Amino acid sequence: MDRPRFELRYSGVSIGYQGRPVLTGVDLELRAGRRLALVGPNGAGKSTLIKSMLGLAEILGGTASVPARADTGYVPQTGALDADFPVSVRQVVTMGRYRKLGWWRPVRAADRTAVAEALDRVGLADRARHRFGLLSGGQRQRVLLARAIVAKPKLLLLDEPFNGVDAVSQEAILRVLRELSAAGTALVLSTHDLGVARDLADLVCLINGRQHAVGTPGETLTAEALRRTYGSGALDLADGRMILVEP
Ligand SMILES: Nc1ncnc2c1ncn2[C@@H]1O[C@H](COP(=O)(O)OP(=O)(O)OP(=O)(O)O)[C@@H](O)[C@H]1O
Repeated sequence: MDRPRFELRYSGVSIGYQGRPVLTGVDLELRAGRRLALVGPNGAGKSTLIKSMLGLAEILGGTASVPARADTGYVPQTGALDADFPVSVRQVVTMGRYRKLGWWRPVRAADRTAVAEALDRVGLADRARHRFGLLSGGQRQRVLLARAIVAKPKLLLLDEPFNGVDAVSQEAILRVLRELSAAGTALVLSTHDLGVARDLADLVCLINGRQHAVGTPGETLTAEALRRTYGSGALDLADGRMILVEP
């Protein structure tokens, strides 16, 4: 039997919580191997859009097709996992195997191999026995990336993956994301960093309560579209460049 094709498609979608919309007018289509950046100010609805792809925020209108949860990896915002929790790096990454395979069965050799490969991929093979909470913020983020990719997802969601991450970890994460994308994994990441959006994404969605624009970085990361999305948070510099100032 043919495997179902990858599909991520939103058409006129409203998303919210307890029946109340916080993001409207979302029209998106993402193919296998493509990289989508969600850009917008604080409270714009970036996390909400990502959560809707996990079934954690309500689709209140329109139509949305998303891959199965078992085919979706998720890197939450840093801080979403309690750093004091006494678990090893290897245990955190092993958790990523259970969604696909079920928590009731024992860890097998194939799981151990996959965990070792995922840690190697993010450059932390030598930290497997270390306590997760004692790593640096950037290293923790790389462990969470390993946890998200250890079950080989078709879609990888990353919520502000570079927040509080040093340059070395950012480069390591970007390298892994490019490799995954080249191998066919679709990526969705939220970011405040227009440079990251421009360099990594092939599709950018500007949102702030509603979708303001979607298209290539060249089509969307324009002064006019950013001004529309960010309002007074977008400041023109005298030399023609623009900076974004969060309230
Ligand atoms: N669980 C929830 N229940 C009700 N409202 C929520 C919930 N989570 C988020 N919101 C609201 O939805 C809106 C969008 O929030 P969201 O976290 O998606 O924005 P964001 O663009 O990711 O912001 P940031 O850049 O600050 O992370 C905000 O007004 C927020 O208060």
